[in-house]
Amino acid sequence: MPAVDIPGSKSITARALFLAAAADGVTTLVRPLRSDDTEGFSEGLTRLGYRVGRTPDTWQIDGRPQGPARAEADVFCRDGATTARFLPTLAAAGHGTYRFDASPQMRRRPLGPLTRALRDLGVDLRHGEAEGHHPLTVHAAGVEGGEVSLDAGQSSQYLTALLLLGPLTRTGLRIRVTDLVSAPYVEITLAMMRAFGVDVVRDGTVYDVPPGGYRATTYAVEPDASTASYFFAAAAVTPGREITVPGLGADALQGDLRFVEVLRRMGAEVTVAKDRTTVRGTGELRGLTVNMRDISDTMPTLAAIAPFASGPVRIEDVANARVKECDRLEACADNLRRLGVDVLTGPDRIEIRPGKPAPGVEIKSFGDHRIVMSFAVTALRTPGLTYDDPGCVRKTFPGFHDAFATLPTAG
Ligand SMILES: O=C(O)C1=C[C@@H](OP(=O)(O)O)[C@@H](O)[C@H](O)C1
Ligand SMILES: C=C(OP(=O)(O)O)C(=O)O
Repeated sequence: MPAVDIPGSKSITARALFLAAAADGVTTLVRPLRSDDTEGFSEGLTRLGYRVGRTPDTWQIDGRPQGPARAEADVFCRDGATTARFLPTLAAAGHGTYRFDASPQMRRRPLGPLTRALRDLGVDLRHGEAEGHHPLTVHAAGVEGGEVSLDAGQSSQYLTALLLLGPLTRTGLRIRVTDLVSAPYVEITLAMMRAFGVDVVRDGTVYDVPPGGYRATTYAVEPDASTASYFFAAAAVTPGREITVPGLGADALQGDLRFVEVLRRMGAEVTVAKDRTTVRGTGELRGLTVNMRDISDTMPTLAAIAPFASGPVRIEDVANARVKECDRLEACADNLRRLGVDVLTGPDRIEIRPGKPAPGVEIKSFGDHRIVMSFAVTALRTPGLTYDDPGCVRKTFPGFHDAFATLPTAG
């Protein structure tokens, strides 16, 4: 049973860093993700004055329930939306002046609903250029708490940021959510808050977060389920190839593991055990219509293998894929067209027709790690594909190309 070692989850590492920084005591993270996004998060914490000690396999964070040690700091959030949305929220609970900026693409990505909610809670937060975008400055003086309404229809990260903030407020938070995308990421947040000692009470779309802070702990980070999607897809497009990912099974926190259910519907053989998942290519890959609102990070993975399906692949309800590292609907369509594949996009959907991708094409990355990693799966059955920026995988998996070059062969 050929096993693939997948690096830690970006989402879990980012949350764990926030929780550890805010907790009372010293937290040890076991097997955190080491990539540009999480290095950026950790660097941001250091700039704010938190102590992050590192060995290759563990990170140790000295928690500061009172907030950042520095009274003033400049933080560059790179290209990571978790960093760009969670760190200003963490800083708001402290006391000082904290300036945040980010990459050109992260400056374009929205965060207005989050910054509006923070202002509604009394936080003095000012945008440096465009309203609702980086750069921004937080003049922090702690957060009292109270009730706030939030539209998380473009990003669940707004809700995660406010949930994480809740226990750091003086009286707790009640968050009324009017719309929500990527809902399984909120489940990760709630489960991890529980691991750090906080129980959120949810009644439909209303979340009650108690005050009282977090407790430090030792936390083991799961392998990244979005990263695993490229390896599962690689099995699904190759008859007889079997790939097992240990550490991601029925108990996993990450919704993106549900991508294997899409592969199962298409014809792959899928086994989800308690602590591992196996996908085996059967030679059959059917077209389908699938709603990916909950798991849109795996939309490019599916789009990239869709030409090999025996019928059309229709991916629906993924409007927010347009506000990620690039406009992923158009980036997938552009590359599929370069490969000579028939594709249509709508405001929130993409439809791909079966076809044999042309060899020798250069894939345009649009600066997006997921575009490169997704079309690496297409390349398994399409000779001579190259990338204009193969290195952009560093955002979540710097070692991707080496790992993918040593995939288990069909057995
Ligand atoms: O909370 C998180 O860790 C994430 C939530 C999702 O974003 P949206 O909620 O913006 O869709 C996902 O795409 C992103 O990669 C990570
Ligand atoms: C959308 C992504 O990242 P983020 O929103 O955290 O920058 C991603 O990793 O696919």
